[in-house]
Amino acid sequence: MKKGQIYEGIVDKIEFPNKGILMIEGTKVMVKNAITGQKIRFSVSKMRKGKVEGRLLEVLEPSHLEDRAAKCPAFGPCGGCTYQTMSYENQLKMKAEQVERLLAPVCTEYEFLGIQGSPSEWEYRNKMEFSFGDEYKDGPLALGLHKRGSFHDIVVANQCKIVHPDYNLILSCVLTYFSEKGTDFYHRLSHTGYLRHLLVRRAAKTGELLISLITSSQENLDLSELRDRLLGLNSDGSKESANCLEGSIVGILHIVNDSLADVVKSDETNILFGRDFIREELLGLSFKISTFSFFQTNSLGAEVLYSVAREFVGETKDKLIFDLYSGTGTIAQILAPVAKKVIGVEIVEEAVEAARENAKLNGLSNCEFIAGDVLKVIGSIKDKPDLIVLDPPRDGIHPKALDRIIDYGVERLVYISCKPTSLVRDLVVFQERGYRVEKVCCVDMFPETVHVECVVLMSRVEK
Ligand SMILES: C[S@@+](CC[C@H](N)C(=O)[O-])C[C@H]1O[C@@H](n2cnc3c(N)ncnc32)[C@H](O)[C@@H]1O
Repeated sequence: MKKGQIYEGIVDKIEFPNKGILMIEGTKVMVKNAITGQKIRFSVSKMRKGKVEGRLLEVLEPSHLEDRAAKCPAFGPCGGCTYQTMSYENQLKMKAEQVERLLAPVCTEYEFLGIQGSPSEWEYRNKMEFSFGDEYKDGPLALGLHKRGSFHDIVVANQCKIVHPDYNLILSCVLTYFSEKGTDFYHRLSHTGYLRHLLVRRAAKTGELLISLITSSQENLDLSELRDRLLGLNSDGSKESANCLEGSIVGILHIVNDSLADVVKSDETNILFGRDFIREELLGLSFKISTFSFFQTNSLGAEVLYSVAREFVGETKDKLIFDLYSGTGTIAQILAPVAKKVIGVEIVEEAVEAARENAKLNGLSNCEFIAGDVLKVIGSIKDKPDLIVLDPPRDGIHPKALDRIIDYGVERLVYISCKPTSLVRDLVVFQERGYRVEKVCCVDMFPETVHVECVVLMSRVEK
């Protein structure tokens, strides 16, 4: 095989997250975004240390798993969804198999509880971050998601199906407004221009909408007309519903961000209307969510995830629980009513403040939240936990933090993971140091995409 050569073949399987695997002339080849059973044409793009990667050129024949048409007109070019042509049943089966295959070499004799689906397959996201740009070089202003595999090109996402239609009305309103005004977007290479991102949060339970326009400081535009146009989308009960929001806008923010990196952050926030947070409800508790605080992106899915975690945690009466990587303290607050005390540790100060405020709103006095790096903080907590819940970011747990967590020697640990490859790496260490994997349950929080969450119950076997 040589770089640049073109081959055809049938995809054998998909390895997490989106690696289509084929055997070509006895060599294993990985082609991203190819689906099991598809006949594809690809070009060899990388050959290193015996590993061969290919770039998908064309799907010659669809897979038997692709049993329906994609719902979104932007499916394919848009980098958001990968599996819209597979029925949800097939997606769930595939994700469960991927996790089982990853676990097989490292865990034996555990109970695999399969996968629980998202209660809503579509319109499930409570947050979406859209980027300004153009669909092709020097094309008209676009607002949407990055084109698959592209740093620059944007696909207009005004018919996105994994968000509520309210997002699409808001996106179209903002895009039309700035197109009419001829406002330029922020060019990521030259660092010139104004429009950067549009961040929309919509609470599934309350329908509250928070809209944040993120720009550079390179222009000083009066945004009151845009604000009024957006507020005009709020239903007053007299208009045609197709052009009105179902939820209601509770806040419109203008955030200035001059960071050179392509990240959404704030150097300065101006409230153009209302307040700077929405309220969401999960499992009977109420949560205040601001623009930047971490909150599970699928609210109804989060209820499933937390219910599985709560079941795995088991008996908590008179127990001190550590909720490590606690975000806005959702897990801590769900466990607190049935525990002696819960201590959450989270690195983002703003999230910790939100967690404290949310606990107060929910009338919980036995939750404590500590701001800091788990690695540094846990050694300084005087109390010893009876149980630990872990929900680290995608990279998993820092090896030194992992050692300290294991040193507590708690009887039971529940590990929630948003990236099974990191989970598997950490499980090896837990098992080497005296823990046994009892149960694993997957939860699909992101239908149509490559992601899958896992909840793992471990118990201590060596004292
Ligand atoms: C997957 S989220 C989980 C949040 C929360 N458990 C929830 O369900 O909403 C991971 C969290 O870990 C936090 N985090 C990342 N690195 C950390 C560290 N070294 N120490 C403490 N928290 C960290 C992130 O800010 C994020 O809020």
